[in-house]
Amino acid sequence: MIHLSHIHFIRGERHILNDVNVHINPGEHWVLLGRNGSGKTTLLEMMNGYEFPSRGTVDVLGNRYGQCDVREVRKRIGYISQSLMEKLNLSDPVIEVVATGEYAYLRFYQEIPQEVLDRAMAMLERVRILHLAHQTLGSLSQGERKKVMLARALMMKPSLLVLDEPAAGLDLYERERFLKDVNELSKQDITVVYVTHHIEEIIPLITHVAIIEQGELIAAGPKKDVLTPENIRKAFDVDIALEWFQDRPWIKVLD
Ligand SMILES: Nc1ncnc2c1ncn2[C@@H]1O[C@H](COP(=O)(O)OP(=O)(O)OP(=O)(O)O)[C@@H](O)[C@H]1O
Repeated sequence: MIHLSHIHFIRGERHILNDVNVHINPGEHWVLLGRNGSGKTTLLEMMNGYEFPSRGTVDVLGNRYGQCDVREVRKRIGYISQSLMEKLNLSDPVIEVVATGEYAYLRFYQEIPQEVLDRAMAMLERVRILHLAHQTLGSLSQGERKKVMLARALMMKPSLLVLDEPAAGLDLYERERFLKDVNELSKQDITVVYVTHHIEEIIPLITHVAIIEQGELIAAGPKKDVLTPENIRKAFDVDIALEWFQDRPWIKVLD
């Protein structure tokens, strides 16, 4: 499904990624966990073909980057990131913002086909914000905007959904509502790759975790094997105790 093999990413004097290996198989859903600046977004950009490694190979959905048309592969990848959010127009109605996901456009300059609008409405219903369809994007709360992004990404029926810190800036209520919608993706044939700094965002949907620190993988594999206090201390330099509750990890910071 996704194979990042012996990835090095060097810019100037800096070795930003150092021999990173991540192999994501069908049916798995991964979290990439790590501190600010550890290299998580750079890895996502490689999965999307926006960055290329200095050394190593990237295979996504059966295509080796450098030997395929990346734009065709991207049509099968939904991407939710703050930088995409910033490109959307706050004065556009929510229904149009979602409908643009069908073509990966940022805006429509012609009439939107009725069948596309109908699908956009169905996506809004799925994330429980159908009642907001005709409001402008700018009038929505941060949590509602994240749901719009999710509905938009699902429009093109992606095989892979990449989420870069989607819950950043959400309060507890909004975060949990958003995570509930992400968790329901388990009912669909979509592989999820989710980047975060926050261990409590590792919802039951997630099967595997990769922890990255200063461009190197500390651990990667099934979540319960990887999320140990030792690995978390290595990544975040904080001593913690970890408890599983309702298939989610919760941490307590120790003195
Ligand atoms: N094209 C580039 N040229 C130079 N430096 C880069 C480039 N891309 C990333 N970096 C640097 O590599 C490091 C890793 O960046 P990256 O955005 O991948 O980290 P991150 O783990 O996603 O961080 P955060 O959690 O803060 O978003 C950062 O120090 C960043 O400045």
